[in-house]
Amino acid sequence: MEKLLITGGEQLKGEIPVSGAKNAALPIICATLMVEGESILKDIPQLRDVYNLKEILKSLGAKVTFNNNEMRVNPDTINAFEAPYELVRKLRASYYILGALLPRLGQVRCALPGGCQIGNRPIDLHLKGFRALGAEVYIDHGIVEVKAKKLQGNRIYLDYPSVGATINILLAATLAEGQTVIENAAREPEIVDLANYLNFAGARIRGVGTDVIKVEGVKKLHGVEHRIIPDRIEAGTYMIAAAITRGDVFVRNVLSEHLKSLIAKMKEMGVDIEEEIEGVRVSVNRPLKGVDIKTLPHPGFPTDLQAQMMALLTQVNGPSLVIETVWENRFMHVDELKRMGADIKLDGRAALIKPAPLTGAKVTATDLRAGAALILAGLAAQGETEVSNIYHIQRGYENIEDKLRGIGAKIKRVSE
Ligand SMILES: CC(=O)N[C@H]1[C@@H](OP(=O)(O)OP(=O)(O)OC[C@H]2O[C@@H](n3ccc(=O)[nH]c3=O)[C@H](O)[C@@H]2O)O[C@H](CO)[C@@H](O)[C@@H]1O
Ligand SMILES: C=C(OP(=O)(O)O)C(=O)O
Repeated sequence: MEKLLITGGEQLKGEIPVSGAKNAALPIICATLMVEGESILKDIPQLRDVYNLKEILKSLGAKVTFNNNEMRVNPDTINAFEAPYELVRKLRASYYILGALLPRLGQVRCALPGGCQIGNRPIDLHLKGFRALGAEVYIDHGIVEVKAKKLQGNRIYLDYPSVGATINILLAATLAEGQTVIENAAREPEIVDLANYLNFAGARIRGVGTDVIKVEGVKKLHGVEHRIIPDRIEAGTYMIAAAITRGDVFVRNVLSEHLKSLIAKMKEMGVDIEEEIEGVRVSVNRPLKGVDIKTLPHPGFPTDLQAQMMALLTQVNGPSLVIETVWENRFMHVDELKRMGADIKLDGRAALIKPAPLTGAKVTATDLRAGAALILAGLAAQGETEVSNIYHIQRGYENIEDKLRGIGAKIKRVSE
């Protein structure tokens, strides 16, 4: 088992690059299964989730290569309609093969997926969408089976703007007959990136990025080349790393329009942020103050940055209140931050954070972003922090320790 050792107290300075977005790459890799011929995807991050998804595609019979952040997929040789449980349980996004393969094969089976244990993660809205398009859905012994002789477009209202449900329905609707309208759709930038890929490939999708998505079904798609958008959550994590160490860092390859809510909150705290075309410069030139945060679907404050922001809020002047509205169990980092000296009180979905000095400790990454928060806390803590269970972090951050070392962090990966 590997762990990370961090010696805190270094002010981070310099430039740090951001990789392609995990949560855009994963659905787009699945969408390549819908096209005829080869797709070439650029800026695919080298992550555990991506490697596992690549194996799922290969197990279905697709031809896949992945070198130097470029993935090539040719699905013309697909000869299976069921993804293996052992791989599916390792990542959330594996269930996008349902929406991608249903119109192509008329039948697809997939185990209930894995992903971070941050709450009860139902898929009722995905299934409601498939049924509305005319599919039959069965769940038996933990396997979801979706069948349809023909998919027919429909009007689908999502009770919650679920990212995953919006994506799965969008995928299936792209090759359905007639028009589909998804109302109360999620507006995350990763969905826009997916729709851009599909539209280049011949789909007819309008309205992505708003809460009403309209899809005119097409008969077939063709392989194209596509570059994945930068990972806004990785970028936000490095922006917070700059602030928590009172550093001065240029975070390269950032679309700052994807991070408006984080930038507004960091500015409210007193952090200096300059938005440039290639990225954002983050520096701290005055004492920082506490702020209140409520996580919400995009364009609200992202739940995937809540844990990292909480680490920063332990290191400012004055109290802060964080309310998590998206996931009911996304405060697992709190106990670990407390081991490091943080003063945090939890009440249901609210966390009250008061400033307190952090000291290095042995802590466990309970999920992906909790792990990132512990690295950030370690960078600001006095002494050495040891983060275990780092496989969670490797699901979502490409070369995080090399990148942080590049801006002066004392961090290394060691085997236990
Ligand atoms: C691979 C990926 O992109 N993961 C992201 C995606 O997860 P994911 O797509 O799983 O998140 P959703 O937007 O679907 O879930 C948000 C909320 O909707 C609920 N819900 C969801 C589906 C459903 O059928 N029924 C239902 O009730 C969930 O329990 C949760 O409370 O968006 C989340 C919210 O921004 C992020 O934290 C995850 O990083
Ligand atoms: C929760 C996350 O991922 P997943 O949905 O893949 O578990 C995340 O990226 O923060």
